Amino acid sequence: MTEAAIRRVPKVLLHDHLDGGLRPATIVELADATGYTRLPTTDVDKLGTWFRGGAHTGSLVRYLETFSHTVGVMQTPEAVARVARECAEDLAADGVVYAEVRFAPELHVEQGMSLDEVVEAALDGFRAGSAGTGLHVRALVTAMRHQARSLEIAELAVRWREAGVVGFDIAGAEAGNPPTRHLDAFQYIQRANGHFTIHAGEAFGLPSIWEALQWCNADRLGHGVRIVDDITVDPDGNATLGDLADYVRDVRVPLEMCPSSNVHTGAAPSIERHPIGLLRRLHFRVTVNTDNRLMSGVTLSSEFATLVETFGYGWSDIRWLTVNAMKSAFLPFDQRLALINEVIKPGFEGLVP
Ligand SMILES: O=c1[nH]cnc2c1ncn2[C@@H]1O[C@H](CO)[C@@H](O)[C@H]1O
Ligand SMILES: [Zn+2]
Repeated sequence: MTEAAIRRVPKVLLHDHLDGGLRPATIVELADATGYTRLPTTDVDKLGTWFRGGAHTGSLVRYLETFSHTVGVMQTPEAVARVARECAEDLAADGVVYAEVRFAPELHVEQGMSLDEVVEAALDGFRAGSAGTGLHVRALVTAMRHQARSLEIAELAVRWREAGVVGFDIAGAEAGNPPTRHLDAFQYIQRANGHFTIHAGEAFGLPSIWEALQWCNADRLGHGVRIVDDITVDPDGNATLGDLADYVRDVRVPLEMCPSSNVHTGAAPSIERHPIGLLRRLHFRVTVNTDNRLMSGVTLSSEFATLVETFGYGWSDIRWLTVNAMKSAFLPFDQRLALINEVIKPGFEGLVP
């Protein structure tokens, strides 16, 4: 089960940030083209290393600081469309067959783009990059949790839903910015019969997960790793779940887990001790994701290869995780089913008994 072999099976990605997945060479070229002068270096290799080094700090707040440069070069429709096109190309080359890629439109308006223009440019890029490949891409629009534009961004998500936006999210520094600050935005999405996920239980614990689910009614959790704080495991390996952990497992709340990113932001101490091991064993609705391919230096295939190495996962585990992700996608039911039966299951034929 090499990384190259994993690249060839169909995979599904639910949690990937557009502004966390740029090619270093593109950042340098866009900085030049758009007059952005604040890059730490214009040497492509050194820049890639700088992003990974800056991200692996054990602090979400410091991890997020590196985004000022990627967002800094994504301030024109051409730049956003190019990054989105390359994102789709890179995911297709990695064997991803369905992806939901997220970005925060409010971060891309510094040079006068409107929120709608940002979304339009990203969707154009996704379409161009996925054309002729086996990849289907949809967008999630994110509101920044420390800002106050979430209702406006929720309205934007609904306005663009026929064109490829399938959901809404909040991201950014979690501590001090609880999900209930944005309750009106989540209620707006619900009244419009839309879908949303919330970054919760990454840098802050159970109260954040509880609010995301029981006050805001999130369809999925971004990360959700701290749900393990509500699970006790005795020396024989028997697990006892608290009420919230029971709820998350019982109603099959999808967990968008991003193992490497969690180690880099300090949400998990190491891959070996990452909660995904326990949560997968207890049959939570676990999915595997990249979060930020640039900052964490990963692809979806490399992330699976890491899990194979660390937890001894086999093809049946990868297929289970992939089917979990497809079931949890914000795509209409008939399209999810078609991808599972016509693309994912046949793609694992001969590998899984
Ligand atoms: O792991 C994460 N936790 C919280 N916020 C994040 C994470 N990764 C990226 N972003 C934030 O989401 C914005 C829109 O894509 C990024 O600009 C970054 O600030
Ligand atoms: Zn994220």
